[in-house]
Amino acid sequence: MADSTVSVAVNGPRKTRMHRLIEEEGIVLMPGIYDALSAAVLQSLGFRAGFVSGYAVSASRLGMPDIGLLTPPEMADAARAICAAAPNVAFIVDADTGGGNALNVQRTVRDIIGTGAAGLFLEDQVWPKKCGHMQGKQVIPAHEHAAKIAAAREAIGDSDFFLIARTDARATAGGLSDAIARANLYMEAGADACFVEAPRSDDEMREVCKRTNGFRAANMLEGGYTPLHTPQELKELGFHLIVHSTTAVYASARALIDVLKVMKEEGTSRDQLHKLTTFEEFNSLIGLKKLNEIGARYDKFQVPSN
Ligand SMILES: C[C@](O)(C(=O)O)[C@H](CC(=O)O)C(=O)O
Ligand SMILES: [Mg+2]
Repeated sequence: MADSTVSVAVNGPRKTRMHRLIEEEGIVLMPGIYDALSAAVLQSLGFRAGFVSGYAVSASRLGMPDIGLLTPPEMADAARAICAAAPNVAFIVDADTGGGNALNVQRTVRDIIGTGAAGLFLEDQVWPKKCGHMQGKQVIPAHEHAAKIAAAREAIGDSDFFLIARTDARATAGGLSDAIARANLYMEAGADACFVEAPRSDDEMREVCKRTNGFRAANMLEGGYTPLHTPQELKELGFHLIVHSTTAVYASARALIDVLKVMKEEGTSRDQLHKLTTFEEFNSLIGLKKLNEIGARYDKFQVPSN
């Protein structure tokens, strides 16, 4: 039977930024964000970690659903802007399937390490993948994904970077027990944590925690298969990382729809100012004051005379 306690020993004494966050916080809450602005909001509110969601980046960058249309270089580009906008936040990037075989995975991993991110998710779906909570998912053979995890681990080398292996097998014929067996296989292949996507009840979540090794991630998708829980409840169940992948992008869409709908009807924003950030608040969010101070240093710059 699998050891249900936290076991970093599975992967040797490696300790990354994410390992330290888990140690300090017990469970790490990672809201999903999708661009530099949403990352800046996250940082301004004091979040220490965040998730660069494939679902949300596909929606915000392409205006398209999470069905395998977003490419790895587009994701790395989004991640680079996000990490630059919120350097105090440790970001886990959704690398989907890694773009192909072991060699593609290694290239993707190196690219994402180069963005300044703290780790990534790598999943075992057949490409083109689908959002974990959509119908019709398929998975590649377990040993093939284990090879991709091993390839990712090798590409990480000594980098301060955390590898989360995701399995989507719960939705396929093998069901929960195949998903659990895969999670453990991927941990043996070198993952730092596992993520069994879309368990359908508290009992299934308990089963995942009881029977998988190492650190575990949970995804709280509003309107998805998995029951929504607080960090404390998820911690008690046995999870260590929480992804809230769609909350921010759904909140943004709601706000935009509500405000612009009224604007379409009334032709002005005059009566909706309470729904907007103020000019000052927004400029401060994206660092205007600090940038002006830096700029002013160079306005007064004089070449020292000898
Ligand atoms: C976590 C996820 O991979 C993401 O892209 O954010 C998605 C989002 C979601 O549907 O919650 C997924 O679960 O596939
Ligand atoms: Mg995704």
